[in-house]
Amino acid sequence: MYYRGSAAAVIVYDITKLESFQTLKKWVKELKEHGPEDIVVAIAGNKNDLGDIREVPMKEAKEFAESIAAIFIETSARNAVNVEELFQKISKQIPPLQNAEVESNDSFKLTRQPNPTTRRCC
Ligand SMILES: Nc1nc2c(ncn2[C@@H]2O[C@H](COP(=O)(O)OP(=O)(O)OP(=O)(O)O)[C@@H](O)[C@H]2O)c(=O)[nH]1
Repeated sequence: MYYRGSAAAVIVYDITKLESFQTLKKWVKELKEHGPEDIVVAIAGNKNDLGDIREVPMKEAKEFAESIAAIFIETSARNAVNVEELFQKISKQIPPLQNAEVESNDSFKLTRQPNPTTRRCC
């Protein structure tokens, strides 16, 4: 997981694999211990089109997410269900950058190069 300087992290588990949910908890611990303090965490229970072979109850996952103040949503990457909603929820929680942050964000403005024909020789 690469999270240095990240504003948000999406941790995905497979609702049909309990083991993936246990692994997710380890990633959450790692993030809380070493990640940015104000990072927005989103938990996505993927493959919710496979509800008939579900191993992770939605209630359990939702309660866990609430306990760590994370966004929670079940998705289906296969059926494109709730994927956009996931990113919308995240974008609503990321605070807008202050002007000072924008300027000191290792970024630079792209400006037009001076027209070479206007350059004068000394
Ligand atoms: N039914 C269903 N299958 C999915 C969904 N998302 C991914 N898959 C399938 O799950 C398999 C693994 O998908 P990957 O994108 O490789 O995910 P991964 O986390 O790298 O792999 P796994 O740990 O094996 O799940 C592929 O066969 C995908 O088609 C989903 O929402 N629903």
